[in-house]
Amino acid sequence: MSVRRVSIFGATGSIGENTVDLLARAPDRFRAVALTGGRNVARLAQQACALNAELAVTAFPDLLDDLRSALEGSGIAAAAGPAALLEAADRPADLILSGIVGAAGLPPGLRALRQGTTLALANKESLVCAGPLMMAEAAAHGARILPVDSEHSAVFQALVGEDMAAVERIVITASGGAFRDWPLEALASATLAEASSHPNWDMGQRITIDSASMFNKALELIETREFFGIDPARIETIVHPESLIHALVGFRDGALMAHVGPPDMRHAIGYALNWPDRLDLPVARLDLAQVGSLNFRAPCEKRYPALRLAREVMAARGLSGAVFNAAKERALDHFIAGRIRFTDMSAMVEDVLTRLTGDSGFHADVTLDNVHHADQMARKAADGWLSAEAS
Ligand SMILES: NC(=O)C1=CN([C@@H]2O[C@H](COP(=O)(O)OP(=O)(O)OC[C@H]3O[C@@H](n4cnc5c(N)ncnc54)[C@H](OP(=O)(O)O)[C@@H]3O)[C@@H](O)[C@H]2O)C=CC1
Ligand SMILES: CC(=O)[C@@H](O)[C@H](O)COP(=O)(O)O
Ligand SMILES: [Mn+2]
Repeated sequence: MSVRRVSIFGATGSIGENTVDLLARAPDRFRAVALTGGRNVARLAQQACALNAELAVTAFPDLLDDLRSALEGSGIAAAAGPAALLEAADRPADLILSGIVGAAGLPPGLRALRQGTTLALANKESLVCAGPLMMAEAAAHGARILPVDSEHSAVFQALVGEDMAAVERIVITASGGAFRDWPLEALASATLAEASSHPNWDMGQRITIDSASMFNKALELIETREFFGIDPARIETIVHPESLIHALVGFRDGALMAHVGPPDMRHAIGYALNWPDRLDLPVARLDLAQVGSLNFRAPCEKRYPALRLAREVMAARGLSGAVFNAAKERALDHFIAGRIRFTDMSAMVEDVLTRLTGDSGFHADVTLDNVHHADQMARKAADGWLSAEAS
């Protein structure tokens, strides 16, 4: 089997650590090219040394000296800043796995596609902000995007050998998050610590809080539309508290194909790393007798207003995804900083969407510049909501 040259963007995060683990377990299969991270340069240097990578890059220029010191004597090159991230994406690789969090993942992901490199994408925000652009660039440069988000990997696997024309619906599951059984009136006083604890998955803090508010599922509805090109009316979400079924695909003959497995991202990451092969992965095997039963319930619209907002965004198209994502990122910043309540996040995002929908730029083409502009406008509008509430 040939060796695969792999770069990991966002190596120091939860997705990144799982990817590093898989590469470290299979040195005959994978060769690390570039690893990138953010502020945790000590960990980035350790990972780069452990995998004997060619290059380590931090997104933050002020940390270049720290990264250089941590890599001293290793022979591994160090670089920093947004331009260095793009250069890392230019470096020849068979696959780039992107586990960067947020809209910051868009420019390097797009650059990878423009090089014709296969992009294994956990960074769902880039598809939400710029799905049409990402898909068009992939097609123009003969690059492939492989889904890493667990639901989208599940759908992708259920579609192997199938014709999209035979697909009636796609159902993505949702754990329901930390507050799925809380009384509705208690949500406003949910604390950061409570929101940062996921019932089933071990993930970064931001996506964990987004699971509690279902902004994560909202992003995933849009991600599904962009990735599989399916009419939003055919995309459903269902609360499945066990997180063992990740997604289901319904076909025109009534068959419903489910992807089932334990909540361990190394499955979806490993599937993308090895695609189209299936190789051994260190994930637990399900004991169905032990599982016993699986539960499902319809998502409550009052508990999860983010789902309704995602439907509105899918109907509006254009730059609405970029606005939605940026407003959500800013709302999350404010919640994490203790400036707003848990339930204020959806109110803030809805207000930004309502205010910017009337803006003429909202319906402009989905180019990188326009997405960046819409993103900045939305962040400013979100901050404006906060100032208005405070006064
Ligand atoms: N965690 C999971 O299991 C899943 C995650 N995803 C998606 O994958 C992505 C990553 O999630 P997760 O791993 O949980 O996130 P983490 O917060 O754990 O990791 C984020 C990574 O991005 C880096 N980073 C932060 N800011 C920037 C920036 N401005 N520019 C470049 N890099 C940056 C971080 O660096 P540092 O830490 O060094 O500052 C870190 O390496 C998200 O899009 C998420 O929605 C999807 C499915 C499952
Ligand atoms: C593992 C993964 O793909 C996450 O996006 C997961 O879906 C989060 O769980 P929720 O179903 O609670 O959003
Ligand atoms: Mn997911």
